[in-house]
Amino acid sequence: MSQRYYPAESSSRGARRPFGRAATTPSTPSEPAFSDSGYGGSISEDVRNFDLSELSELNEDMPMPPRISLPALGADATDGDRRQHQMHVQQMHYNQNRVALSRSIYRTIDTLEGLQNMNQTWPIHYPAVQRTESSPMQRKTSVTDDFFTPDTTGSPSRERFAPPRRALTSFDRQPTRNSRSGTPEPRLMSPQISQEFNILKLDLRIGSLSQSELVHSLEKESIASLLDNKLTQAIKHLRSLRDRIEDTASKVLVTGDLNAGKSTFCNALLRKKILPEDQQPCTEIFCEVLDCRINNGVEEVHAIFKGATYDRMDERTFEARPLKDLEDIVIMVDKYSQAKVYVEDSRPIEQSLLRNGVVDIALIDAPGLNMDSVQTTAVFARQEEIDVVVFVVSAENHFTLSAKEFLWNAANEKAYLFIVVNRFDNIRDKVRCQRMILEQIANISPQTFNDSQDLVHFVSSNAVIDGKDPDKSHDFDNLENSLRGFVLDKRARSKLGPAKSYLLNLLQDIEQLALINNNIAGRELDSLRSDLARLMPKYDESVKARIAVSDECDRQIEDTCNAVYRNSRREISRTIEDVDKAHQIPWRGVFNSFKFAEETRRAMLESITRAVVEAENGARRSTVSGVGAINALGVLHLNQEYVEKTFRPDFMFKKKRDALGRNIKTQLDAFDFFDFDRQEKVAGMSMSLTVLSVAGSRMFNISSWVDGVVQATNIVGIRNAKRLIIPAIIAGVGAAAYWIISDVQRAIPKKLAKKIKRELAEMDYVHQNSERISKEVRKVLRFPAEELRSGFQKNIEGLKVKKEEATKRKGECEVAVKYFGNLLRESREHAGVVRRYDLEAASNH
Ligand SMILES: Nc1nc2c(ncn2[C@@H]2O[C@H](COP(=O)(O)OP(=O)(O)OP(=O)(O)O)[C@@H](O)[C@H]2O)c(=O)[nH]1
Repeated sequence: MSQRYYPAESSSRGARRPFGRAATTPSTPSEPAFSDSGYGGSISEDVRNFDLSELSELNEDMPMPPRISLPALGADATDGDRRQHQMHVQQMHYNQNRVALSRSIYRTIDTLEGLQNMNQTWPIHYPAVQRTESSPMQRKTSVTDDFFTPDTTGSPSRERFAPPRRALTSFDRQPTRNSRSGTPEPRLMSPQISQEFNILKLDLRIGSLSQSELVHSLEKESIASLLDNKLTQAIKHLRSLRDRIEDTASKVLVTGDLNAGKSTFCNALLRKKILPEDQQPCTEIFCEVLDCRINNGVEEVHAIFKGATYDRMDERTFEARPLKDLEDIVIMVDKYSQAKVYVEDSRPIEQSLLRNGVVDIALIDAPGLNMDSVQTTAVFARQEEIDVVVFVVSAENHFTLSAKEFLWNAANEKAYLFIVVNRFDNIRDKVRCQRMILEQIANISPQTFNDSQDLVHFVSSNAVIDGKDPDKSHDFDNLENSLRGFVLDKRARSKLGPAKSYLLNLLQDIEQLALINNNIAGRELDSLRSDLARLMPKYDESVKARIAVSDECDRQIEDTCNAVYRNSRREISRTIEDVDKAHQIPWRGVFNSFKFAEETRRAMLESITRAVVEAENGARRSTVSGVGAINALGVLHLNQEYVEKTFRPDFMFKKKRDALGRNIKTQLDAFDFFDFDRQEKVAGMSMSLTVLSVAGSRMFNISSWVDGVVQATNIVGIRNAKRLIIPAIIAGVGAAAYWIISDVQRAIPKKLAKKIKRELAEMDYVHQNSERISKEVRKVLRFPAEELRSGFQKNIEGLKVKKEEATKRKGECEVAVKYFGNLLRESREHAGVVRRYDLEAASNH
């Protein structure tokens, strides 16, 4: 009857297509109904081909694709028609939600990848947040609060940072597992899901440091890198959620004590003896029963080799064997890890469990629980693909220790738990048995006990296939309907619920990150702008000041050196000029005249040296004040950045003066004792003195002596000459000797001074020394001047670097402000869209 709405073939395909496409895309009969991923045939391709530009439509207040209404049922519709109709409506809503969630997942992955890229260029700030014990959905503000002050502009970037709060999902409003009030939906609040409320929370617990302490002790880059890992994990998780919601299959794990009748129960559900049943425990590996259409319609067993990852297309991973071999396979625990059992369920789709036209159910028959297998089965039950756990317990044995342990764990971890009390036919006092078992269930899983009407069933599985006892079959039909409803009705929430809540929490985290980073980037941008406004004129001023100060230094050096040169020259010249007056050597008679001459010479040179030293001292004083003036300029313009070097004036003029002094080689000679120039002036033109003068001047030269005599004879006549010559000679010699001797004391200083002056003039002594002194001064003054210049240079370069860095950072902040502002808007709006996905509607129809 239901074929009126969904022809058998297209209905199953319709279940795997995004809503709306099934109606527009004609299905091809030859198209494989299932992909290799088991049930496959998902909407993944359609969603992957989804054009991102379509996202704009999600921004509208229309979270779901337009709904298609099914034609109303006629008055002649049977119960079966109505049930089938209801299932199709559920499936339709389920598909709408599934497609919408898939789109949201892709959109969020895109957002996270963008965030990762941003994190590379602008390391994302991570808030040091802690949750309060009392309110796990609220984050506490902490040290980052100071970034946020009341906004007067109203711009999103200046929003006051409110304590981050988690989005209110439909689950948020539910009471906790142990809560007694409100509509209980505790099975959806598994610890794993609630942990995911902190999706982007970094695990920073190291040693005794708290998270907020660590956030501050870690480098921004380290946080960014940790966050990057977290984003990668979130993207990975989103992809697995997407795979999960796109998987149309639902897996039911059937487990329980050894020999409780699990295999018999599975066979009863299939209405076929597929799995081996035995008095002895026999199932030792997990057997998954699937519709054989997945396996191209071939009924067979794929015994998966131990350690291999099953791939239906790769025969190296399994051994294909006929169904009849299953009996042997289930005990070959050393060779096989699992068996995939492909069977034909030829019942009409409203009766079939594996192929019911709405959802594809796979039954997994687990090995019986014992102390060894309880952990393995618990791990298996935790797998994401397991939507429902059916626990089979023997009415005769009740719950063993292993059973209780498993149920305690499963009740905590699994969303849906279904308990089948089997072998009820063997119980005589059925009421007492029911009461006792329900009491035990109340202790083990209060939630299952609360819903025991739907979740706990007392049946006899072995009576179902032969159908001899209609009462027992009826009980089993009830169980089957409950189980089917349980799987189908709750599937939206079991599959889509986690994706929705994960998305909401993730979007909430993204929103918080966007808000915080938008604020921080905005504040940083403001501060950079004011930094730049301060830096620019400071930089220009510094450049100008450097030129002015450099000129000032040059002028200072030049003035000081010129003054030093002039002063030195004046000082030394004056001393040399008066050098003959400088000596104070006492005259100790003609016989000590040589010693007198020597001491006089030394005294004269010493007085010149003293003058040079005096000039140097004057230069030192000028240098000290020059250095002081330059240092003052440095302190004035560079403040702390200018470091004054200690100046030691006594270190100046150490070497060159001595070298120059050694160059004065003034030596004594005989002429230094006589001043003939003066004798000529005093004696006039008298003959005798002339003769004496001539004779005196030539007295050390014999040929000149003879010439002098001949000359004198010519003048006075030979006769007179003969008479006068002797006394004249005697008188002349005497006078000359007397004069010479009496003039030595005066002649020596005069001659020496003259000689020294001449020598110094030849050496250009005055200029040389003045030049040397002023050069030394220039050299000394250049040092602080260079220091000052390099200080300025450093200062300017520092300002330039700061300016460039601030400009670059400003650009980055502008990008960040825009990016996080958009991200904030987008994540809020997207969270609103996701929040409006009404998963409840799918199950309430
Ligand atoms: N009387 C009665 N016997 C049952 C019922 N269900 C199963 N049995 C029998 O119980 C025995 C064990 O059944 P199985 O289905 O092999 O039990 P199992 O839990 O799969 O066993 P293992 O997987 O080996 O632990 C078989 O002989 C079944 O015929 C039932 O409802 N009533």
